[in-house]
Amino acid sequence: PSTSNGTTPTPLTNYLDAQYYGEISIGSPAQMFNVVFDTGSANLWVPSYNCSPLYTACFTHNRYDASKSRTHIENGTGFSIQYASGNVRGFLSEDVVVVGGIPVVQVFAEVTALPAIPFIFAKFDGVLGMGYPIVAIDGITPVFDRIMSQHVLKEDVFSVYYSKDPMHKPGGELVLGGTDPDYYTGTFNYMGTREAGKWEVNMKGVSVGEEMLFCKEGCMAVIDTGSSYITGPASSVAVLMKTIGATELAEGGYTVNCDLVKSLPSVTFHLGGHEYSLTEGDYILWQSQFGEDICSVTFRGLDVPPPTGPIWILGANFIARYYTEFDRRNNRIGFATAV
Ligand SMILES: COCCCC[C@@](O)(c1ccccc1-c1ccccc1)[C@@H]1CCCN(C(=O)[C@H]2C[C@@H](N)[C@@H](O)C2)C1
Repeated sequence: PSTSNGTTPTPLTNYLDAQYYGEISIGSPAQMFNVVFDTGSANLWVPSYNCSPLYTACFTHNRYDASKSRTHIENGTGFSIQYASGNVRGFLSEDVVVVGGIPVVQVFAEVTALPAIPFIFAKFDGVLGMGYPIVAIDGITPVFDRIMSQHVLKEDVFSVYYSKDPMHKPGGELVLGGTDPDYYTGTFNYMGTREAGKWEVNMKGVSVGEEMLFCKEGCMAVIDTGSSYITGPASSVAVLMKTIGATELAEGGYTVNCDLVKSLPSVTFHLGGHEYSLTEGDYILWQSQFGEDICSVTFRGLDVPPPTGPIWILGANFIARYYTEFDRRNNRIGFATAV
């Protein structure tokens, strides 16, 4: 449905509640790509047609072919971006990118080195960073900034809906320029971003059940649409897992006995004077594998070194419960209860 503010919402696909991505096009004629809209980074990259055959992950994804686009503009500057999983390298190109029906001439990276781990597991092709310009590699103006400077949006905001029920609803939706009342109830509660330039807010504490256990003196929380789960300082998450009776798996994940799930406490994040609770339905991923039920906990320990850390990262499982509006005009984030 096209909204009144001149943009069309981008439907998102939900893969196992762990990967949410939507379609954009690059080039003329349009070359289609699935990208994660990631508030934790600010660059756009897709695999390149010139990706070295050494990188299997390039060949299981859509690749941008500059020679097939009549609006391609040569650049060639080197590019490398670092994620928690390792880095991704390539070179810069410029072309027409269409997001939510809005065309922009955009500098982006053609990736020629895409590590098999974790990208062979990616159902999407690339990443479209929705972060602030200050975090953009090579000082490239991010896509959303280019869209804002066209003055086509009713408001300089974007909103994200992540569904947990893809059987009955789309996997999610990105709206540029507003919000979609179909996917939230009640009003938005807003909080200022801690420093203009990052989608992060001050958090006043994290409680389990009725007891405030973590971040008692306050800490930082990043609202990150590009993270699947919630991460917190490893020591805090370890205590949290012990409190709910979870056991740690080899690769850092946690599971609980499925019989105990219904009695698990809620975990509450105190943000901007309001409490945002997750119940076991929000933070337990119940999967049946080979006839047996595995109940994994969608919290992970992650120690981000100072000065950025220690920090909590609220990812897809939080956003699935709280519809999120990212407001660049007022440097604030708004939450409403998702439906
Ligand atoms: C909601 O959809 C989430 C998409 C999945 C993200 C992810 O789970 C993933 C899984 C499989 C294959 C590739 C990637 C992936 C890897 C890098 C970039 C984008 C996606 C990431 C795994 C590594 C840690 N992590 C981040 O650092 C993320 C943190 C975030 N801000 C990004 O910048 C990188 C999340």
